[in-house]
Amino acid sequence: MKIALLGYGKMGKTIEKLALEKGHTIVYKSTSNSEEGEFQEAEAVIEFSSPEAAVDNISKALNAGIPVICGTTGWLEKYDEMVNLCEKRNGSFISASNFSVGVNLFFNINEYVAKLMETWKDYTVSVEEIHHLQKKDAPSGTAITLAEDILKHSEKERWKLDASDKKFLNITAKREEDVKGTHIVSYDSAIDSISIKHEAHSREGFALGAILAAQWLQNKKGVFTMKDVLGIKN
Ligand SMILES: NC(=O)c1ccc[n+]([C@@H]2O[C@H](COP(=O)([O-])OP(=O)(O)OC[C@H]3O[C@@H](n4cnc5c(N)ncnc54)[C@H](O)[C@@H]3O)[C@@H](O)[C@H]2O)c1
Ligand SMILES: O=C(O)C1=N[C@H](C(=O)O)CCC1
Repeated sequence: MKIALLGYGKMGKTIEKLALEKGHTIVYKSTSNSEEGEFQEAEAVIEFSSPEAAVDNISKALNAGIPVICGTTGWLEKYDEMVNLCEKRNGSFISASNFSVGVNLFFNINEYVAKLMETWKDYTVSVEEIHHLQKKDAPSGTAITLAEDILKHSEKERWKLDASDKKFLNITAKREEDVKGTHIVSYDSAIDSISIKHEAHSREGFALGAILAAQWLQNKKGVFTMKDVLGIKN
């Protein structure tokens, strides 16, 4: 597969290393705005840039008719716009807050636990995420996905960063040196605590998932999720 990497930072470099090992070719890489047509020969655009850059990059790739795999977080208020553009262009698009297989399994575990805990009102649910010091967005995209899945089975109004009011689902975001990505969902009562945790040991899981998604998306049209790629059912 001929891959264009829009965003060539920690993730772009990890994807490049693993993609080359798997026999793919990197035909283009960028660390700033690209011009229309610059990555035209690519069979897949893998986009891991910044919250400010993602929409422009995705739009350029969809307008160029190239399948897009987007891992950038922090831009989701424009997600529907990108879905509409994909449909208009008859394109191919996958965006995921987290591409690792482990986290996508964790998403299902989280939803299962949320359903189970729905009737046990003595427990208060909360989400904690820990990432490296360079991370631009908070809370993480993964924490937002976890929170939205919990909210489907909760009376809480919505999630909120550092919420003290019980009507909100509290998310705590911590920044520590070199943490690749840790997510903990906790249910606390006066008597005890139950928690589930996912901890990434490296960025390879995210990168392998993005490459897998790019391969899976070849010759498909439409907007898909990582659950489609992995064949995970709710
Ligand atoms: N979905 C996932 O599985 C997953 C996993 C890890 C990181 N991420 C997300 O991916 C994004 C990138 O993470 P990172 O750790 O590689 O960040 P990073 O800061 O190391 O790299 C980002 C790169 O994007 C470049 N960039 C900025 N503007 C650009 C533009 N207009 N076009 C192309 N490149 C541009 C920067 O120069 C930098 O090289 C973040 O939003 C992060 O939250 C998602
Ligand atoms: O390093 C990051 O930045 C990560 N971002 C994603 C998120 O916001 O959830 C996935 C984990 C790593």
